[in-house]
Amino acid sequence: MEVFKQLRSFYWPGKLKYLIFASILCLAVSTALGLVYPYMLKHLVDEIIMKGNYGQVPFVASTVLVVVAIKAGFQFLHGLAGGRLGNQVAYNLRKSLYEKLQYLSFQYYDKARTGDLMSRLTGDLDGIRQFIGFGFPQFLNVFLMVGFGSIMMAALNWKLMLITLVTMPFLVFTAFRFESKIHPAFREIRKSMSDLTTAVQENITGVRTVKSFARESHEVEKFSVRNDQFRENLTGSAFIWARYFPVMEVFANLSIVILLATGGTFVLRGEMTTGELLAFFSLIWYIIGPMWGLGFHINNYTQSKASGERVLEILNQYIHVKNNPNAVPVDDARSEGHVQFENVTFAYPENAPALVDFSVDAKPGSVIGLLGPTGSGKSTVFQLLMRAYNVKDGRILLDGKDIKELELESLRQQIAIVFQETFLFSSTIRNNIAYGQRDISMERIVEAAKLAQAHDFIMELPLGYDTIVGERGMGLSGGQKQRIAIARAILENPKVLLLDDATSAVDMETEHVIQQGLRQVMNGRTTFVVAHRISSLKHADEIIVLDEGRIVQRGTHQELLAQPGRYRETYNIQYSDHPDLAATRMEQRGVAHG
Ligand SMILES: Nc1ncnc2c1ncn2[C@@H]1O[C@H](COP(=O)(O)OP(=O)(O)OP(=O)(O)O)[C@@H](O)[C@H]1O
Repeated sequence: MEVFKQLRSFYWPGKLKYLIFASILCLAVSTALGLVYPYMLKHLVDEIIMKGNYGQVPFVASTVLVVVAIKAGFQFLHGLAGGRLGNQVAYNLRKSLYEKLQYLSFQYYDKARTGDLMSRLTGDLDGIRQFIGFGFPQFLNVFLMVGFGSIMMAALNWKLMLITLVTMPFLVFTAFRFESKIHPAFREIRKSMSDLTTAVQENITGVRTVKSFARESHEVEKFSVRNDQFRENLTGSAFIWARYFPVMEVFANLSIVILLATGGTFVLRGEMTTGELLAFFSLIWYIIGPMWGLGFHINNYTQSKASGERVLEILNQYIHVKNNPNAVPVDDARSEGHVQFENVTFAYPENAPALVDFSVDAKPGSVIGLLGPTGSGKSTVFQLLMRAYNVKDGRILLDGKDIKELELESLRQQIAIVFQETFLFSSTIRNNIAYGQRDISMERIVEAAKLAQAHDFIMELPLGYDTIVGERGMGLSGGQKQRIAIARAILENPKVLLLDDATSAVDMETEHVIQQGLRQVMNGRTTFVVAHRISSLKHADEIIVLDEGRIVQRGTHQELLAQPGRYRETYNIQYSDHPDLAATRMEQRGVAHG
Protein backbone atom coordinates (compact mmCIF):
# COMPACT_ATOMS: atom_id res chain seq x y z
CA MET A 1 0.00 0.00 0.00
CA GLU A 2 3.06 2.25 0.42
CA VAL A 3 3.03 2.97 -3.31
CA PHE A 4 -0.57 4.15 -3.24
CA LYS A 5 0.04 6.16 -0.11
CA GLN A 6 2.74 8.01 -1.97
CA LEU A 7 0.42 8.55 -4.92
CA ARG A 8 -2.30 9.94 -2.64
CA SER A 9 -1.95 13.51 -3.85
CA PHE A 10 -3.11 12.37 -7.28
CA TYR A 11 -6.39 10.71 -6.29
CA TRP A 12 -7.39 12.34 -3.01
CA PRO A 13 -7.46 16.11 -3.41
CA GLY A 14 -10.61 18.18 -3.96
CA LYS A 15 -13.58 16.48 -5.53
CA LEU A 16 -11.64 13.38 -6.44
CA LYS A 17 -12.14 11.71 -3.08
CA TYR A 18 -15.91 12.16 -3.50
CA LEU A 19 -15.67 10.32 -6.79
CA ILE A 20 -13.94 7.48 -4.95
CA PHE A 21 -16.71 7.43 -2.33
CA ALA A 22 -19.41 7.65 -5.01
CA SER A 23 -17.87 4.85 -7.01
CA ILE A 24 -17.57 2.59 -3.96
CA LEU A 25 -21.02 3.49 -2.64
CA CYS A 26 -22.73 2.76 -5.95
CA LEU A 27 -20.96 -0.57 -6.19
CA ALA A 28 -21.93 -1.39 -2.60
CA VAL A 29 -25.60 -0.61 -3.24
CA SER A 30 -25.54 -2.66 -6.40
CA THR A 31 -23.94 -5.55 -4.49
CA ALA A 32 -26.51 -5.26 -1.67
CA LEU A 33 -29.36 -5.31 -4.18
CA GLY A 34 -27.95 -8.55 -5.56
CA LEU A 35 -29.01 -10.18 -2.26
CA VAL A 36 -32.63 -9.80 -3.30
CA TYR A 37 -32.27 -12.69 -5.79
CA PRO A 38 -31.50 -15.46 -3.29
CA TYR A 39 -34.24 -14.10 -1.05
CA MET A 40 -36.72 -14.15 -3.94
CA LEU A 41 -35.61 -17.67 -4.83
CA LYS A 42 -36.31 -18.83 -1.29
CA HIS A 43 -39.72 -17.11 -1.37
CA LEU A 44 -40.54 -18.57 -4.79
CA VAL A 45 -39.82 -22.14 -3.70
CA ASP A 46 -41.07 -22.10 -0.11
CA GLU A 47 -44.02 -19.74 -0.34
CA ILE A 48 -45.19 -20.00 -3.93
CA ILE A 49 -44.29 -23.38 -5.45
CA MET A 50 -44.55 -25.48 -2.27
CA LYS A 51 -47.77 -23.79 -1.19
CA GLY A 52 -49.25 -23.42 -4.68
CA ASN A 53 -49.66 -19.62 -4.40
CA TYR A 54 -49.06 -19.08 -8.11
CA GLY A 55 -50.89 -15.77 -8.04
CA GLN A 56 -47.81 -14.18 -6.43
CA VAL A 57 -45.58 -15.00 -9.41
CA PRO A 58 -46.23 -11.66 -11.23
CA PHE A 59 -45.37 -9.80 -8.02
CA VAL A 60 -42.07 -11.69 -7.59
CA ALA A 61 -41.21 -11.25 -11.25
CA SER A 62 -41.91 -7.50 -11.21
CA THR A 63 -39.94 -7.09 -7.96
CA VAL A 64 -36.96 -8.79 -9.58
CA LEU A 65 -37.38 -6.57 -12.64
CA VAL A 66 -37.39 -3.38 -10.58
CA VAL A 67 -34.38 -4.57 -8.58
CA VAL A 68 -32.52 -5.42 -11.80
CA ALA A 69 -33.22 -1.93 -13.16
CA ILE A 70 -32.10 -0.16 -9.97
CA LYS A 71 -29.03 -2.37 -9.74
CA ALA A 72 -28.14 -1.56 -13.35
CA GLY A 73 -28.59 2.16 -12.56
CA PHE A 74 -26.12 1.98 -9.67
CA GLN A 75 -23.69 -0.01 -11.77
CA PHE A 76 -23.89 2.69 -14.40
CA LEU A 77 -23.15 5.36 -11.79
CA HIS A 78 -20.24 3.29 -10.48
CA GLY A 79 -18.82 3.06 -14.00
CA LEU A 80 -19.29 6.77 -14.52
CA ALA A 81 -17.62 7.78 -11.25
CA GLY A 82 -14.82 5.20 -11.69
CA GLY A 83 -14.17 6.29 -15.26
CA ARG A 84 -14.00 9.98 -14.35
CA LEU A 85 -11.82 9.27 -11.36
CA GLY A 86 -9.39 7.08 -13.30
CA ASN A 87 -9.11 9.58 -16.13
CA GLN A 88 -8.56 12.49 -13.78
CA VAL A 89 -5.89 10.59 -11.84
CA ALA A 90 -4.15 9.64 -15.08
CA TYR A 91 -4.38 13.27 -16.24
CA ASN A 92 -2.85 14.57 -12.99
CA LEU A 93 -0.10 11.98 -13.07
CA ARG A 94 0.70 12.59 -16.72
CA LYS A 95 0.94 16.31 -16.02
CA SER A 96 3.24 15.88 -13.02
CA LEU A 97 5.41 13.34 -14.79
CA TYR A 98 5.83 15.59 -17.78
CA GLU A 99 6.63 18.55 -15.56
CA LYS A 100 9.15 16.50 -13.64
CA LEU A 101 10.75 15.35 -16.88
CA GLN A 102 11.20 19.01 -17.85
CA TYR A 103 13.09 19.83 -14.67
CA LEU A 104 15.18 16.68 -14.26
CA SER A 105 18.84 17.44 -14.64
CA PHE A 106 21.17 16.61 -17.48
CA GLN A 107 22.72 14.03 -15.19
CA TYR A 108 19.47 12.06 -15.23
CA TYR A 109 19.17 12.23 -19.01
CA ASP A 110 22.76 11.04 -19.42
CA LYS A 111 21.48 7.62 -18.37
CA ALA A 112 17.73 7.70 -19.13
CA ARG A 113 16.33 5.64 -21.96
CA THR A 114 13.61 7.22 -24.07
CA GLY A 115 11.68 4.00 -24.68
CA ASP A 116 11.64 3.21 -20.99
CA LEU A 117 10.32 6.68 -20.13
CA MET A 118 7.68 6.39 -22.84
CA SER A 119 6.48 3.08 -21.48
CA ARG A 120 6.19 4.58 -17.99
CA LEU A 121 4.18 7.48 -19.32
CA THR A 122 1.81 5.24 -21.27
CA GLY A 123 1.51 1.60 -20.16
CA ASP A 124 2.27 2.15 -16.48
CA LEU A 125 0.05 5.17 -16.25
CA ASP A 126 -2.81 3.22 -17.77
CA GLY A 127 -2.32 0.42 -15.23
CA ILE A 128 -2.71 2.95 -12.40
CA ARG A 129 -5.75 4.54 -14.07
CA GLN A 130 -7.49 1.17 -14.35
CA PHE A 131 -6.76 0.19 -10.79
CA ILE A 132 -7.79 3.45 -9.14
CA GLY A 133 -10.88 3.80 -11.34
CA PHE A 134 -12.12 0.22 -11.18
CA GLY A 135 -9.69 -2.25 -9.66
CA PHE A 136 -9.76 -0.70 -6.21
CA PRO A 137 -13.59 -0.44 -5.83
CA GLN A 138 -13.86 -4.00 -7.16
CA PHE A 139 -11.30 -5.09 -4.63
CA LEU A 140 -13.32 -3.50 -1.81
CA ASN A 141 -16.42 -5.07 -3.25
CA VAL A 142 -14.88 -8.46 -2.56
CA PHE A 143 -15.12 -7.69 1.15
CA LEU A 144 -18.63 -6.31 0.79
CA MET A 145 -19.85 -9.39 -1.02
CA VAL A 146 -18.24 -11.70 1.49
CA GLY A 147 -19.66 -9.59 4.35
CA PHE A 148 -23.21 -9.31 3.00
CA GLY A 149 -23.21 -12.94 1.83
CA SER A 150 -22.00 -14.23 5.20
CA ILE A 151 -24.62 -12.25 7.14
CA MET A 152 -27.45 -13.56 5.00
CA MET A 153 -26.09 -17.09 5.07
CA ALA A 154 -25.76 -16.95 8.84
CA ALA A 155 -29.35 -15.75 9.04
CA LEU A 156 -30.47 -18.69 6.92
CA ASN A 157 -28.42 -21.34 8.67
CA TRP A 158 -25.22 -20.48 10.52
CA LYS A 159 -24.18 -24.12 11.03
CA LEU A 160 -24.31 -24.80 7.30
CA MET A 161 -22.38 -21.61 6.68
CA LEU A 162 -19.51 -22.62 8.95
CA ILE A 163 -19.29 -26.09 7.45
CA THR A 164 -19.45 -24.83 3.88
CA LEU A 165 -16.84 -22.18 4.33
CA VAL A 166 -14.30 -24.51 5.91
CA THR A 167 -12.19 -24.50 2.74
CA MET A 168 -12.11 -20.70 2.49
CA PRO A 169 -8.96 -20.18 4.59
CA PHE A 170 -7.11 -22.48 2.19
CA LEU A 171 -8.44 -20.51 -0.74
CA VAL A 172 -7.33 -17.22 0.82
CA PHE A 173 -3.93 -18.66 1.72
CA THR A 174 -3.41 -19.85 -1.87
CA ALA A 175 -4.52 -16.45 -3.20
CA PHE A 176 -1.91 -14.69 -1.06
CA ARG A 177 0.83 -17.13 -2.07
CA PHE A 178 -0.13 -16.41 -5.62
CA GLU A 179 0.23 -12.68 -5.01
CA SER A 180 3.73 -13.05 -3.60
CA LYS A 181 4.81 -14.94 -6.72
CA ILE A 182 3.05 -12.89 -9.33
CA HIS A 183 4.23 -9.48 -8.19
CA PRO A 184 7.93 -9.97 -9.02
CA ALA A 185 6.86 -11.62 -12.26
CA PHE A 186 4.89 -8.53 -13.23
CA ARG A 187 7.75 -6.27 -12.35
CA GLU A 188 9.90 -8.25 -14.78
CA ILE A 189 7.20 -8.06 -17.44
CA ARG A 190 7.01 -4.28 -17.14
CA LYS A 191 10.79 -4.04 -17.32
CA SER A 192 11.09 -6.23 -20.37
CA MET A 193 8.22 -4.30 -21.96
CA SER A 194 10.19 -1.08 -21.55
CA ASP A 195 13.31 -2.80 -22.97
CA LEU A 196 11.22 -3.71 -25.95
CA THR A 197 9.90 -0.17 -26.37
CA THR A 198 13.44 1.19 -26.06
CA ALA A 199 14.64 -1.17 -28.78
CA VAL A 200 11.87 -0.08 -31.15
CA GLN A 201 12.38 3.59 -30.38
CA GLU A 202 16.16 3.42 -30.87
CA ASN A 203 15.73 1.45 -34.04
CA ILE A 204 13.37 4.03 -35.53
CA THR A 205 15.58 6.92 -34.44
CA GLY A 206 18.67 5.29 -35.90
CA VAL A 207 16.99 3.86 -38.98
CA ARG A 208 19.33 5.71 -41.34
CA THR A 209 22.40 4.20 -39.69
CA VAL A 210 20.80 0.76 -39.68
CA LYS A 211 19.96 0.92 -43.36
CA SER A 212 23.16 2.50 -44.55
CA PHE A 213 25.20 -0.19 -42.80
CA ALA A 214 22.71 -2.84 -44.01
CA ARG A 215 22.31 -4.05 -40.43
CA GLU A 216 18.62 -4.89 -40.66
CA SER A 217 19.20 -8.54 -39.83
CA HIS A 218 21.44 -7.57 -36.90
CA GLU A 219 18.65 -5.33 -35.58
CA VAL A 220 16.07 -8.09 -36.04
CA GLU A 221 18.33 -10.44 -34.10
CA LYS A 222 18.88 -7.87 -31.35
CA PHE A 223 15.14 -7.31 -31.12
CA SER A 224 14.50 -11.05 -31.03
CA VAL A 225 16.55 -11.36 -27.85
CA ARG A 226 14.37 -8.78 -26.10
CA ASN A 227 11.23 -10.18 -27.65
CA ASP A 228 12.23 -13.64 -26.36
CA GLN A 229 12.84 -12.19 -22.93
CA PHE A 230 9.41 -10.55 -22.95
CA ARG A 231 7.77 -13.77 -24.08
CA GLU A 232 9.62 -15.75 -21.41
CA ASN A 233 8.50 -13.33 -18.72
CA LEU A 234 4.91 -13.57 -19.91
CA THR A 235 5.15 -17.36 -20.05
CA GLY A 236 6.63 -17.33 -16.55
CA SER A 237 3.68 -15.38 -15.22
CA ALA A 238 1.25 -17.61 -17.14
CA PHE A 239 2.91 -20.59 -15.46
CA ILE A 240 2.30 -19.07 -12.04
CA TRP A 241 -1.35 -18.52 -12.99
CA ALA A 242 -1.62 -22.05 -14.31
CA ARG A 243 -0.16 -23.47 -11.10
CA TYR A 244 -2.28 -21.55 -8.63
CA PHE A 245 -5.66 -21.23 -10.34
CA PRO A 246 -6.55 -24.93 -10.45
CA VAL A 247 -5.72 -25.15 -6.73
CA MET A 248 -8.05 -22.24 -6.01
CA GLU A 249 -10.71 -23.83 -8.20
CA VAL A 250 -10.44 -27.10 -6.27
CA PHE A 251 -10.98 -25.30 -2.95
CA ALA A 252 -13.92 -23.35 -4.37
CA ASN A 253 -15.60 -26.45 -5.76
CA LEU A 254 -14.98 -28.37 -2.56
CA SER A 255 -17.17 -25.80 -0.82
CA ILE A 256 -20.00 -26.55 -3.23
CA VAL A 257 -19.64 -30.29 -2.73
CA ILE A 258 -19.74 -29.81 1.04
CA LEU A 259 -22.78 -27.52 0.71
CA LEU A 260 -24.67 -30.02 -1.43
CA ALA A 261 -23.90 -32.95 0.88
CA THR A 262 -24.51 -31.17 4.19
CA GLY A 263 -27.35 -28.93 2.99
CA GLY A 264 -29.11 -31.91 1.35
CA THR A 265 -28.90 -33.82 4.64
CA PHE A 266 -30.26 -30.79 6.56
CA VAL A 267 -33.27 -30.57 4.18
CA LEU A 268 -33.93 -34.32 4.45
CA ARG A 269 -33.77 -34.05 8.23
CA GLY A 270 -36.14 -31.08 8.08
CA GLU A 271 -33.62 -28.69 9.59
CA MET A 272 -34.01 -26.31 6.66
CA THR A 273 -36.38 -25.83 3.74
CA THR A 274 -35.65 -26.52 0.07
CA GLY A 275 -36.03 -22.78 -0.61
CA GLU A 276 -33.40 -22.00 2.01
CA LEU A 277 -31.00 -24.52 0.48
CA LEU A 278 -31.53 -22.98 -2.96
CA ALA A 279 -31.03 -19.49 -1.55
CA PHE A 280 -27.89 -20.77 0.16
CA PHE A 281 -26.69 -22.31 -3.06
CA SER A 282 -27.11 -19.03 -4.87
CA LEU A 283 -25.53 -17.13 -1.99
CA ILE A 284 -22.42 -19.28 -1.90
CA TRP A 285 -21.36 -17.52 -5.10
CA TYR A 286 -21.33 -14.32 -3.10
CA ILE A 287 -18.43 -15.85 -1.24
CA ILE A 288 -16.78 -18.11 -3.79
CA GLY A 289 -17.03 -15.56 -6.61
CA PRO A 290 -14.96 -12.90 -4.86
CA MET A 291 -12.52 -15.49 -3.49
CA TRP A 292 -12.13 -16.90 -6.92
CA GLY A 293 -11.66 -13.41 -8.28
CA LEU A 294 -9.24 -12.61 -5.50
CA GLY A 295 -6.43 -13.86 -7.73
CA PHE A 296 -7.55 -11.55 -10.49
CA HIS A 297 -7.92 -8.57 -8.15
CA ILE A 298 -4.57 -9.24 -6.52
CA ASN A 299 -3.09 -9.58 -9.94
CA ASN A 300 -4.57 -6.28 -10.96
CA TYR A 301 -3.36 -4.69 -7.74
CA THR A 302 0.18 -5.99 -8.08
CA GLN A 303 0.39 -4.91 -11.69
CA SER A 304 -0.65 -1.41 -10.81
CA LYS A 305 1.64 -1.46 -7.77
CA ALA A 306 4.55 -2.31 -10.07
CA SER A 307 3.44 0.48 -12.39
CA GLY A 308 3.10 2.87 -9.45
CA GLU A 309 6.67 2.07 -8.37
CA ARG A 310 7.99 2.87 -11.83
CA VAL A 311 6.05 6.12 -12.02
CA LEU A 312 7.13 7.12 -8.51
CA GLU A 313 10.72 6.41 -9.43
CA ILE A 314 10.51 9.35 -11.85
CA LEU A 315 8.48 11.56 -9.52
CA ASN A 316 10.89 10.96 -6.63
CA GLN A 317 13.97 11.37 -8.80
CA TYR A 318 16.44 13.77 -7.24
CA ILE A 319 16.95 16.98 -9.19
CA HIS A 320 20.66 17.67 -9.04
CA VAL A 321 20.58 21.15 -10.43
CA LYS A 322 17.94 23.42 -8.98
CA ASN A 323 17.50 26.87 -7.54
CA ASN A 324 19.21 27.55 -4.24
CA PRO A 325 16.78 28.77 -1.58
CA ASN A 326 18.27 32.27 -1.78
CA ALA A 327 18.68 32.34 -5.53
CA VAL A 328 18.16 35.73 -7.15
CA PRO A 329 17.04 36.39 -10.71
CA VAL A 330 19.51 37.93 -13.14
CA ASP A 331 18.58 41.56 -13.66
CA ASP A 332 17.96 41.64 -17.39
CA ALA A 333 18.53 45.38 -17.71
CA ARG A 334 21.80 45.34 -15.81
CA SER A 335 23.22 42.10 -17.09
CA GLU A 336 26.41 42.66 -19.03
CA GLY A 337 27.48 39.15 -19.83
CA HIS A 338 30.75 39.22 -17.89
CA VAL A 339 31.71 35.54 -17.56
CA GLN A 340 34.46 34.30 -15.29
CA PHE A 341 35.61 30.74 -14.67
CA GLU A 342 37.80 30.57 -11.57
CA ASN A 343 39.94 27.45 -11.23
CA VAL A 344 37.12 25.15 -12.26
CA THR A 345 37.79 21.43 -12.04
CA PHE A 346 34.93 19.18 -13.02
CA ALA A 347 34.34 15.48 -13.62
CA TYR A 348 31.15 13.87 -14.89
CA PRO A 349 29.81 11.33 -12.42
CA GLU A 350 32.01 8.23 -12.28
CA ASN A 351 34.41 9.71 -14.84
CA ALA A 352 37.90 11.18 -14.89
CA PRO A 353 37.99 15.01 -14.78
CA ALA A 354 36.79 16.57 -18.03
CA LEU A 355 38.09 20.01 -17.07
CA VAL A 356 41.04 20.77 -14.79
CA ASP A 357 41.80 24.11 -13.16
CA PHE A 358 40.08 26.04 -15.94
CA SER A 359 40.08 29.82 -15.63
CA VAL A 360 39.00 32.51 -18.03
CA ASP A 361 37.85 36.08 -17.70
CA ALA A 362 35.49 36.87 -20.57
CA LYS A 363 34.83 40.60 -20.42
CA PRO A 364 31.44 41.84 -21.62
CA GLY A 365 31.32 41.77 -25.40
CA SER A 366 34.54 39.76 -25.78
CA VAL A 367 34.97 36.64 -27.88
CA ILE A 368 36.67 33.59 -26.43
CA GLY A 369 37.72 30.81 -28.78
CA LEU A 370 38.16 27.23 -27.65
CA LEU A 371 40.24 24.76 -29.60
CA GLY A 372 41.34 21.27 -28.78
CA PRO A 373 41.09 17.66 -29.82
CA THR A 374 37.89 15.74 -29.40
CA GLY A 375 37.07 15.00 -25.79
CA SER A 376 39.32 17.77 -24.50
CA GLY A 377 36.52 19.46 -22.55
CA LYS A 378 35.35 22.26 -24.86
CA SER A 379 31.64 21.44 -24.71
CA THR A 380 31.99 20.87 -20.98
CA VAL A 381 32.85 24.57 -20.58
CA PHE A 382 29.47 25.38 -22.15
CA GLN A 383 27.59 22.80 -20.10
CA LEU A 384 28.99 24.23 -16.89
CA LEU A 385 28.26 27.81 -17.83
CA MET A 386 24.61 26.86 -18.46
CA ARG A 387 24.73 25.09 -15.11
CA ALA A 388 23.77 21.78 -16.67
CA TYR A 389 25.91 20.31 -13.88
CA ASN A 390 26.98 21.75 -10.56
CA VAL A 391 30.59 22.76 -10.17
CA LYS A 392 32.14 21.73 -6.86
CA ASP A 393 35.75 22.84 -7.36
CA GLY A 394 36.15 26.44 -8.38
CA ARG A 395 33.48 29.00 -9.32
CA ILE A 396 31.73 30.33 -12.37
CA LEU A 397 30.58 33.93 -12.19
CA LEU A 398 28.17 35.94 -14.29
CA ASP A 399 28.55 39.66 -13.74
CA GLY A 400 30.45 38.90 -10.55
CA LYS A 401 27.81 36.56 -9.07
CA ASP A 402 28.32 32.84 -8.61
CA ILE A 403 25.90 31.20 -11.04
CA LYS A 404 24.81 28.87 -8.21
CA GLU A 405 23.27 31.89 -6.53
CA LEU A 406 21.30 32.90 -9.61
CA GLU A 407 17.86 31.66 -10.57
CA LEU A 408 18.43 28.90 -13.04
CA GLU A 409 15.82 29.98 -15.55
CA SER A 410 16.96 33.58 -15.59
CA LEU A 411 20.59 32.46 -15.92
CA ARG A 412 19.77 30.30 -18.92
CA GLN A 413 17.72 33.11 -20.43
CA GLN A 414 20.92 35.15 -20.61
CA ILE A 415 22.59 32.45 -22.63
CA ALA A 416 21.88 31.08 -26.09
CA ILE A 417 23.67 28.05 -27.35
CA VAL A 418 24.05 26.53 -30.76
CA PHE A 419 24.85 22.89 -30.21
CA GLN A 420 27.11 20.69 -32.23
CA GLU A 421 24.11 18.62 -33.20
CA THR A 422 21.04 20.58 -34.07
CA PHE A 423 17.71 19.44 -32.74
CA LEU A 424 14.63 20.62 -34.56
CA PHE A 425 11.06 19.95 -33.47
CA SER A 426 8.47 18.55 -35.86
CA SER A 427 6.91 21.90 -36.56
CA THR A 428 7.22 24.77 -39.00
CA ILE A 429 10.56 26.45 -39.60
CA ARG A 430 9.06 29.64 -38.19
CA ASN A 431 8.18 27.88 -34.92
CA ASN A 432 11.58 26.26 -34.77
CA ILE A 433 13.31 29.63 -35.04
CA ALA A 434 10.96 31.32 -32.59
CA TYR A 435 11.06 28.25 -30.33
CA GLY A 436 9.06 28.86 -27.20
CA GLN A 437 8.93 32.64 -27.66
CA ARG A 438 5.49 34.15 -27.95
CA ASP A 439 4.58 37.42 -29.63
CA ILE A 440 7.60 37.44 -31.88
CA SER A 441 6.99 39.34 -35.09
CA MET A 442 7.65 37.73 -38.43
CA GLU A 443 10.04 40.58 -39.23
CA ARG A 444 12.30 39.60 -36.33
CA ILE A 445 12.23 35.95 -37.35
CA VAL A 446 13.19 36.85 -40.92
CA GLU A 447 15.89 39.21 -39.66
CA ALA A 448 17.42 36.46 -37.52
CA ALA A 449 17.21 34.01 -40.41
CA LYS A 450 18.94 36.49 -42.69
CA LEU A 451 21.79 36.98 -40.22
CA ALA A 452 22.14 33.23 -39.95
CA GLN A 453 22.18 32.92 -43.76
CA ALA A 454 19.07 30.78 -43.58
CA HIS A 455 16.56 33.11 -45.23
CA ASP A 456 17.44 32.30 -48.84
CA PHE A 457 17.18 28.55 -48.58
CA ILE A 458 14.00 28.85 -46.50
CA MET A 459 12.39 30.98 -49.20
CA GLU A 460 13.25 28.34 -51.77
CA LEU A 461 11.17 25.76 -49.89
CA PRO A 462 7.60 25.41 -51.23
CA LEU A 463 5.99 26.74 -48.07
CA GLY A 464 8.83 28.99 -46.93
CA TYR A 465 8.75 29.64 -43.20
CA ASP A 466 5.61 27.52 -42.91
CA THR A 467 7.40 24.41 -44.12
CA ILE A 468 7.07 21.67 -41.56
CA VAL A 469 10.37 20.00 -40.86
CA GLY A 470 10.19 16.31 -40.08
CA GLU A 471 11.14 14.70 -36.81
CA ARG A 472 14.55 16.05 -35.67
CA GLY A 473 14.65 18.15 -38.86
CA MET A 474 14.59 15.29 -41.35
CA GLY A 475 14.49 16.62 -44.87
CA LEU A 476 17.01 19.39 -44.22
CA SER A 477 20.74 19.17 -44.70
CA GLY A 478 23.07 19.36 -41.70
CA GLY A 479 24.18 22.86 -42.69
CA GLN A 480 20.59 24.05 -43.13
CA LYS A 481 19.67 22.72 -39.69
CA GLN A 482 22.67 24.50 -38.18
CA ARG A 483 21.62 27.76 -39.74
CA ILE A 484 18.12 27.44 -38.32
CA ALA A 485 19.69 26.79 -34.91
CA ILE A 486 21.85 29.89 -35.28
CA ALA A 487 18.78 31.95 -36.20
CA ARG A 488 17.06 30.55 -33.09
CA ALA A 489 19.99 31.65 -30.92
CA ILE A 490 20.12 35.10 -32.52
CA LEU A 491 16.41 35.63 -31.87
CA GLU A 492 16.95 34.79 -28.22
CA ASN A 493 18.90 38.06 -27.98
CA PRO A 494 21.22 36.68 -25.31
CA LYS A 495 23.93 38.40 -23.33
CA VAL A 496 26.14 35.36 -23.74
CA LEU A 497 26.32 33.41 -26.97
CA LEU A 498 27.80 29.91 -27.07
CA LEU A 499 28.66 28.46 -30.44
CA ASP A 500 29.67 24.82 -30.17
CA ASP A 501 31.11 23.97 -33.55
CA ALA A 502 28.06 25.75 -34.88
CA THR A 503 29.25 26.01 -38.43
CA SER A 504 30.90 22.61 -38.75
CA ALA A 505 28.32 21.37 -41.23
CA VAL A 506 28.44 24.28 -43.65
CA ASP A 507 30.96 24.85 -46.40
CA MET A 508 33.76 27.37 -45.96
CA GLU A 509 32.03 29.92 -48.13
CA THR A 510 28.77 29.82 -46.17
CA GLU A 511 30.70 29.76 -42.90
CA HIS A 512 32.43 32.94 -43.91
CA VAL A 513 29.10 34.65 -44.69
CA ILE A 514 27.51 33.34 -41.46
CA GLN A 515 30.43 34.67 -39.52
CA GLN A 516 29.98 38.09 -40.98
CA GLY A 517 26.37 37.95 -39.86
CA LEU A 518 27.39 36.60 -36.49
CA ARG A 519 29.95 39.31 -35.99
CA GLN A 520 27.08 41.76 -36.22
CA VAL A 521 25.19 39.65 -33.68
CA MET A 522 28.17 39.13 -31.40
CA ASN A 523 28.55 42.86 -31.07
CA GLY A 524 27.87 43.74 -27.45
CA ARG A 525 27.56 40.10 -26.36
CA THR A 526 30.08 37.83 -24.79
CA THR A 527 30.68 34.94 -27.12
CA PHE A 528 32.36 31.60 -26.65
CA VAL A 529 33.21 29.83 -29.86
CA VAL A 530 34.25 26.21 -30.10
CA ALA A 531 35.61 25.41 -33.53
CA HIS A 532 37.93 23.06 -35.26
CA ARG A 533 38.59 25.55 -38.05
CA ILE A 534 41.13 28.25 -37.31
CA SER A 535 39.15 30.57 -39.60
CA SER A 536 36.31 30.55 -37.04
CA LEU A 537 38.59 31.41 -34.14
CA LYS A 538 41.15 33.83 -35.38
CA HIS A 539 39.18 36.96 -34.49
CA ALA A 540 38.65 35.92 -30.91
CA ASP A 541 40.00 38.21 -28.18
CA GLU A 542 41.47 35.16 -26.52
CA ILE A 543 41.89 31.65 -27.79
CA ILE A 544 42.23 28.83 -25.30
CA VAL A 545 43.71 25.54 -26.39
CA LEU A 546 42.60 22.57 -24.33
CA ASP A 547 44.03 19.10 -24.07
CA GLU A 548 42.55 16.44 -21.79
CA GLY A 549 40.70 19.13 -19.87
CA ARG A 550 43.78 21.28 -19.23
CA ILE A 551 44.65 24.62 -20.77
CA VAL A 552 47.81 24.07 -22.77
CA GLN A 553 47.97 27.40 -24.59
CA ARG A 554 46.16 30.71 -24.50
CA GLY A 555 46.46 34.02 -26.32
CA THR A 556 45.40 35.81 -29.48
CA HIS A 557 45.70 34.31 -32.94
CA GLN A 558 48.93 36.19 -33.58
CA GLU A 559 50.42 35.28 -30.21
CA LEU A 560 49.61 31.63 -30.65
CA LEU A 561 50.95 31.54 -34.21
CA ALA A 562 54.18 32.98 -32.94
CA GLN A 563 54.78 30.15 -30.49
CA PRO A 564 55.26 26.45 -31.14
CA GLY A 565 52.37 24.31 -30.05
CA ARG A 566 49.08 22.75 -30.98
CA TYR A 567 47.55 25.96 -32.33
CA ARG A 568 50.30 26.53 -34.87
CA GLU A 569 50.28 22.84 -35.79
CA THR A 570 46.55 23.01 -36.44
CA TYR A 571 46.99 26.15 -38.46
CA ASN A 572 49.71 24.56 -40.54
CA ILE A 573 47.63 21.47 -41.20
CA GLN A 574 44.60 23.50 -42.22
CA TYR A 575 46.51 25.80 -44.51
CA SER A 576 49.23 23.34 -45.53
CA ASP A 577 48.05 22.71 -49.10
CA HIS A 578 48.36 26.30 -50.21
CA PRO A 579 49.15 28.44 -47.22
CA ASP A 580 49.76 31.51 -49.38
CA LEU A 581 46.69 30.94 -51.49
CA ALA A 582 44.57 30.42 -48.42
CA ALA A 583 45.83 33.64 -46.97
CA THR A 584 45.19 35.52 -50.20
CA ARG A 585 41.65 34.17 -50.46
CA MET A 586 40.93 35.24 -46.95
CA GLU A 587 42.26 38.70 -47.71
CA GLN A 588 40.09 38.90 -50.81
CA ARG A 589 37.01 37.98 -48.80
CA GLY A 590 37.82 40.69 -46.38
CA VAL A 591 38.74 38.32 -43.57
CA ALA A 592 41.65 40.35 -42.34
CA HIS A 593 44.49 38.39 -40.84
CA GLY A 594 45.02 38.77 -37.13
N1 LIG B 1 27.38 13.59 -20.23
C1 LIG B 1 28.58 13.06 -20.03
N2 LIG B 1 28.73 12.07 -19.12
C2 LIG B 1 29.94 11.54 -18.89
N3 LIG B 1 31.06 11.93 -19.50
C3 LIG B 1 30.99 12.91 -20.43
C4 LIG B 1 29.73 13.52 -20.73
N4 LIG B 1 29.95 14.46 -21.68
C5 LIG B 1 31.27 14.44 -21.94
N5 LIG B 1 31.90 13.51 -21.20
C6 LIG B 1 33.34 13.23 -21.19
O1 LIG B 1 34.01 14.41 -20.81
C7 LIG B 1 35.16 14.62 -21.61
C8 LIG B 1 35.09 15.99 -22.29
O2 LIG B 1 34.01 15.98 -23.19
P1 LIG B 1 33.56 17.24 -24.05
O3 LIG B 1 32.26 16.90 -24.70
O4 LIG B 1 33.62 18.44 -23.22
O5 LIG B 1 34.70 17.28 -25.14
P2 LIG B 1 34.84 18.22 -26.42
O6 LIG B 1 36.18 18.83 -26.34
O7 LIG B 1 33.68 19.12 -26.55
O8 LIG B 1 34.82 17.12 -27.57
P3 LIG B 1 34.26 17.25 -29.06
O9 LIG B 1 35.15 18.15 -29.80
O10 LIG B 1 34.34 15.84 -29.54
O11 LIG B 1 32.87 17.74 -28.92
C9 LIG B 1 35.23 13.47 -22.58
O12 LIG B 1 36.14 12.52 -22.04
C10 LIG B 1 33.84 12.88 -22.57
O13 LIG B 1 33.86 11.51 -22.77
